[in-house]
Amino acid sequence: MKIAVLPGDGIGTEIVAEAVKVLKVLDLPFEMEEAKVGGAAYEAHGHPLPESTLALAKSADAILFGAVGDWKYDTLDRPLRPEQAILGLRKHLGLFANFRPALCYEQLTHASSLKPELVAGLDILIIRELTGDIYFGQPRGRRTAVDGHFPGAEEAFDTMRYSRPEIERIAHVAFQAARKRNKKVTSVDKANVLETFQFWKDVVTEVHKDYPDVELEHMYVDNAAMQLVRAPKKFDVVVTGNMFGDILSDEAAMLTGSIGMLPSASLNAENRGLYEPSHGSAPDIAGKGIANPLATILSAAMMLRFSLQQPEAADRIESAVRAVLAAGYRTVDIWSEGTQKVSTREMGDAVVAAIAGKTITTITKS
Ligand SMILES: NC(=O)c1ccc[n+]([C@@H]2O[C@H](COP(=O)([O-])OP(=O)(O)OC[C@H]3O[C@@H](n4cnc5c(N)ncnc54)[C@H](O)[C@@H]3O)[C@@H](O)[C@H]2O)c1
Ligand SMILES: CC(C)[C@H](C(=O)O)[C@@H](O)C(=O)O
Ligand SMILES: [Mg+2]
Repeated sequence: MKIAVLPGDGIGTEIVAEAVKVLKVLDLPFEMEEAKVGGAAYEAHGHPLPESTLALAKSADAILFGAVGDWKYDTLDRPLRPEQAILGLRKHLGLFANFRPALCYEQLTHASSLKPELVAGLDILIIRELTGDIYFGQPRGRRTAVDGHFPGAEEAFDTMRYSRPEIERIAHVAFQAARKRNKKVTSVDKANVLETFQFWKDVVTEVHKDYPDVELEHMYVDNAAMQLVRAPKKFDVVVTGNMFGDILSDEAAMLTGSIGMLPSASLNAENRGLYEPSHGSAPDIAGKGIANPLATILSAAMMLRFSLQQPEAADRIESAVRAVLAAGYRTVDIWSEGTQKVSTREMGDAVVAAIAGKTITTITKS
């Protein structure tokens, strides 16, 4: 079994180093091979997703990914920008189903920007379609407008589109996931305005006929954004398109206490997957050693469960994360009065120690 390790840019290298440390202490029979991706690969090879990195990703049983991007690449031609690496991996590997579980750990109810009672016990699953929508629709580009409000003006355009099979397969994923949870799916759309999302709503409704035991509700994306901060615990599984899912999952991250707590799994039809935190390369804190590595460590746990058939090892990681939080360890993004501020590396070390069965010093004030 082989894991491709792609740390990427910014805090990507710092947080992936901690997840790798955690995987190593589990002493499982797989090898890890690292490659450059994003801005780091552009610097070394002139391309954000070099052939060699793509080949490694394709040959591996699973991919552990950090994050890509930095402001300094924002003026490059689009195909050379770091973000094209993650988009390219998703597309080349057919990773259409993105699972972003938003779980509020008991110890972090006070780290959320919402009132504790709104997020205590929160456990929702956002399922984001990941290879379609306006992200990948063609045509796109710049041109001179021939109509619209300003004919003759320079304009830019993208294409939002979804085909029936693309919607059907993500709807099946959502209903099947809901069957293993609280049997409720909220399909988020903008059917009141966009034809793409009227079609989305129609197809999801048709697929639902195969799952009479699962409740389906439809919700417009603007309302969903509001309901997520009004009463987040009313959701179970949320299924939506690529762009709405991107935005709503960052919003949901704050329900868990921090964007640094939200892991993700991106799977293809064969259950092969790429595992990464939902956040980005955080150039504002990169190199400071303060990033929260838990979203990446929890993504590694998802990798063990979904792609590497090691559910017990995944459980061990998740229990260790609970143990270090219970013991009061906090990176700065989740710190609150009475807990101990630790660095990225100290947080990783604490998870490793908890897995190894060493006693974690409790540093929470009583
Ligand atoms: N999948 C990916 O690789 C991915 C995802 C999102 C953004 N990006 C890229 O990352 C770059 C920065 O984008 P952004 O600033 O909009 O989003 P971001 O997610 O990188 O950061 C947003 C904010 O959250 C904080 N943050 C993020 N992760 C954190 C962590 N683990 N611990 C503590 N704080 C954390 C950052 O410091 C920042 O203030 C851009 O180039 C963007 O394109 C990449
Ligand atoms: C970096 C970017 C392409 C990416 C996305 O929009 O999908 C990111 O925001 C994410 O959520 O993984
Ligand atoms: Mg995003």
